[in-house]
Amino acid sequence: MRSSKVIHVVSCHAEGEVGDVIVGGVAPPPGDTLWEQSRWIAQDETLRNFMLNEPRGGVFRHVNLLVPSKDPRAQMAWIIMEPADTPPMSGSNSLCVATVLLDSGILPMTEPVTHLVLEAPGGLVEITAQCRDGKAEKVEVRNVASFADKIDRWIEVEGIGSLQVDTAYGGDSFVIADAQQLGFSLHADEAADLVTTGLKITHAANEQLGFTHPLNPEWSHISFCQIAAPVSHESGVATATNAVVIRPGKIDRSPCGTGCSARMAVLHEKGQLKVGERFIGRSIIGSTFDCRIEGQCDMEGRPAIIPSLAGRAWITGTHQHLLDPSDPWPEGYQLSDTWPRDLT
Ligand SMILES: O=C(O)[C@H]1NCC[C@@H]1O
Repeated sequence: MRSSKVIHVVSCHAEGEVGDVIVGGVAPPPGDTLWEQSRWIAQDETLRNFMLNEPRGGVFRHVNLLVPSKDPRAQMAWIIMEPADTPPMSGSNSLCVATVLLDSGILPMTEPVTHLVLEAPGGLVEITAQCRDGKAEKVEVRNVASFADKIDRWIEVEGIGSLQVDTAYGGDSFVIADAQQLGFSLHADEAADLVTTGLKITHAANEQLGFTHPLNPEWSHISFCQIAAPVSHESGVATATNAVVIRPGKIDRSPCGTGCSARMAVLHEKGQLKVGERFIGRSIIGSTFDCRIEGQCDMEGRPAIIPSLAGRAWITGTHQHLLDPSDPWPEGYQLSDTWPRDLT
């Protein structure tokens, strides 16, 4: 056996969504800030292609690269690689990273509760992990500032017609559409149709509404479409199922932490969820994130919230990815039979 690289991975999923973690074998990329380092990974593409493309990856996969933190308040930083983007923040991936850091002993675990500060490219997040017998059983993430952008706006969507949507940021950027209006009940057997519809809505929202983060103009597109069921109340707690469509074409198996944060920002803006109130997000496979509006802040003159999300993650294995120097596809390949063509 021979290899020109050895990338050590602890594989993980959070409430159903894969979030593998590179724990060794990759040097930190250049950049003065974590955001700059994440832009380097996005533009260079070598690591993204090696890890995400076939034959090592697939469109279902997200990969997180651990790097030393730039901010002295954080114990560790990480760069998130998703199939279409290298985003500022991710809920399910932050749960996987915190779980791998604690369960594999990279950072010390204190039972029954471990507190961490982690640095995502989009900002610091505070972790509170409930730990027992060497396992982080439930992880809460205090997310970056989240805000509603455009409320109750009409867009024209190919094959659908006029559709009323909201846009919001919850660590990543969303267009949020009503599942009932679109005729979806958000059952797992609708997954393929949800993807087709969600990609069209994301495409239309990017063309007709757009998005630019007020503090980071480099994040200037809408990443995801969240097809969201109306809020109901279970034992007095606001609850809603969602299907978040991830480009180039898959559904988040988790309830999507950045999506729940964006939804809470919209609900807060509409006066339907107050500071201190809980929101339970449910995914298409029935997994849940227990979320809350922790506080309010100001985002360049517009109201924003500080959301939290809590869920569970499990390590599924370890892997060492190798590259034989004679392999003619060092960056792998994507084919549209399993890797949909991106409409946006
Ligand atoms: O939980 C989240 O925020 C994410 N899950 C996969 C795509 C999003 O980043």
